[in-house]
Amino acid sequence: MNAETVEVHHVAEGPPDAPLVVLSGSLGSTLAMWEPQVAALAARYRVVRYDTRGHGASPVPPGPYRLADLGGDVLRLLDRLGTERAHFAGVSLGGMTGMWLAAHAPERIDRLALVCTSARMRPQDWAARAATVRASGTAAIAEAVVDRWLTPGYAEREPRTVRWMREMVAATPAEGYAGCCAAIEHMDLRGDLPRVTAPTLVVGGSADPAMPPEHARTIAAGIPGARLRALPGAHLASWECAAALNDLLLAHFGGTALPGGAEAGTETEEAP
Ligand SMILES: O=C(O)CC1=CCC(=O)O1
Repeated sequence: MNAETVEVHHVAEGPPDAPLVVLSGSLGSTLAMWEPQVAALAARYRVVRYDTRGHGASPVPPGPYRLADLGGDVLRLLDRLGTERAHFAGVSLGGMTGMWLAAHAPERIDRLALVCTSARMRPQDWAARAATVRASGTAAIAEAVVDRWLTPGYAEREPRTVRWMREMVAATPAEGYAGCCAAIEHMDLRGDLPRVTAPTLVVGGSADPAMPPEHARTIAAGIPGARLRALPGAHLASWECAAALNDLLLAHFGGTALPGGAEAGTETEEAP
């Protein structure tokens, strides 16, 4: 175990002896971003969601962080839970953590779901975002971040959700946020993808301005046998298209055919 790992804050719901599903969130979010998934998943699984280091109620060690740190925190969480293996779903930064885990600790990951995420992003963007946050705080970027999370129509219909999400981003410690920006800056998971043996579902948001659909296609093309789906949402398709994502996750973790009968590598659009 890496001595640099931290004990992340987590919440566990669902039957204690059911198979475990770990949920890992996006940059700037807390475990509350998984609210739309919990009831559906906890009917069949022990659902463990956690705050990424530097976020929510988890420790905020000095940055920069690396994906290995974020992945190590999850391995420590699994150890604390006394669990050898778990299913894992991650949105965005959470998906990056999931790819790292599946490639570097394959014996710990059962089935993997990667939502609105990327194997490689433009490093200079993340160095710049970390600098902004260190200079001006997370409140300075909260509005722009949430503009990418939701489609404009949904945001217009749900102003309270928009306000709550902005507050969540703005409440994220600058050091924690910037530390995670560095993990993305230095990330290149493309070479790891062929080593992933966990059955994998890749879900992109067809209106995701942060990680447009080609990011999902690259991941699905790199992971042997991965199944690819698109949802008509922006970066937080897990929120806006929750019912469709929940159906996909339940089918994937249950090892059954995906709704709509997609084959490996097939991309079909789900209803929101
Ligand atoms: O904040 C963004 O622009 C999108 C994003 C990248 C990693 C993550 O978790 O969210």
